Amino acid sequence: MTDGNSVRVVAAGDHFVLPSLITRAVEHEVERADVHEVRLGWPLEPFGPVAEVQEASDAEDELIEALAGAQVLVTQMGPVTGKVLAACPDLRLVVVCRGGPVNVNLDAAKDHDVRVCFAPGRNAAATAEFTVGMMLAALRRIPQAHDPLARQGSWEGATYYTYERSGLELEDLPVGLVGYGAVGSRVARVLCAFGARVMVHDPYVHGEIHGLRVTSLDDLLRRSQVITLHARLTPETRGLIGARELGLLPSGAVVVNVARGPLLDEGALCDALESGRLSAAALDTYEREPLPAQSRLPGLADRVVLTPHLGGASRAVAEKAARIAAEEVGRWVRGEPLAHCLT
Ligand SMILES: NC(=O)c1ccc[n+]([C@@H]2O[C@H](COP(=O)([O-])OP(=O)(O)OC[C@H]3O[C@@H](n4cnc5c(N)ncnc54)[C@H](O)[C@@H]3O)[C@@H](O)[C@H]2O)c1
Ligand SMILES: O=C(O)[C@H](O)COP(=O)(O)O
Repeated sequence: MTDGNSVRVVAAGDHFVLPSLITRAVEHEVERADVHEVRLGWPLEPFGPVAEVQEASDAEDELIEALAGAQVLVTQMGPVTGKVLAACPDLRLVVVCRGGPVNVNLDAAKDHDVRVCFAPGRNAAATAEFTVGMMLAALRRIPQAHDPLARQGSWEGATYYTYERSGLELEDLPVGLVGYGAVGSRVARVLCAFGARVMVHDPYVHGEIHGLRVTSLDDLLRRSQVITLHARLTPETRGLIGARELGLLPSGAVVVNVARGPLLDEGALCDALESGRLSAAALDTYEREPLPAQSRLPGLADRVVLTPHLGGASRAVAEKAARIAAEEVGRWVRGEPLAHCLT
């Protein structure tokens, strides 16, 4: 909470959650009409605190310079290091426009009595929509059909208009979701609308959810023609889907991973695609990012749909992130409990 009538905020630069979005959202939130008492008479002047927002680069030295005298930093990707925290004694609140404040040195923040907040849930809808798009692309081989026509004008309809090469439809297809959190539950809803037979494995979700079958991982793998991964990456889930698990899938199954690369053993996946045991994979996330030059995946272009970790990127996500961050700044300014705070 600020003592004076104005709070100095630095909106640190990023190409996605633009500083200008943060500035607008913070000004709007801090100077909210319902927070202000308005003096009678003319001109109307805000009575409550005013946000002075400065946009800055998130390069360490420039950030330190911009933070001189500032109480609040809103940032997305830039590292908030021990050096930054030590050099900015006025700083009291850092809000990270991400699912977790992974770019903040939390120990240093605690040492310097700085609260650290983040913005969960901002990209669940974007990621769920993207997942379903990837699934449809893999099931109907859309990129493989698109490439020759769009790049060379080559009409290869006959290639895919055969029984063997034609794709699968979601209606009536058994689809297994590994993880039923913010993204997984949204994917389930959309798949149900397509008429897919959706099953869920999530050890932290029990009983029946929305009429869906909740089952063990092995049972889900044996029954699913498509699996889609939506667990968080934790020590428990690292390598969750390896050669043994892929071997439980029915022949010709499809694997979708728009969650985190290390959930899945990429080598085992490539083996299964090369042998023809799996018919396709749609991946947005990888064991190593960017994809290393020696990766086998691009060599499997006929069977894979690959995107460079884009699932959580939509314009609405950037706008929601700025809004969630600004709401946290507003709570702090008003001395209310913070909603998503780790320190
Ligand atoms: N590709 C992208 O750009 C992108 C964007 C957003 C999120 N993600 C990733 O998508 C995943 C889901 O995100 P979310 O926001 O839904 O997370 P979330 O925390 O809301 O949900 C994760 C779910 O995984 C479950 N889980 C934990 N251990 C499990 C296990 N052993 N087996 C199965 N389920 C398990 C949890 O109970 C929880 O319900 C995360 O890995 C996240 O990092 C990727
Ligand atoms: O993959 C994701 O979760 C997002 O694209 C970015 O991750 P973040 O929530 O850690 O910013």
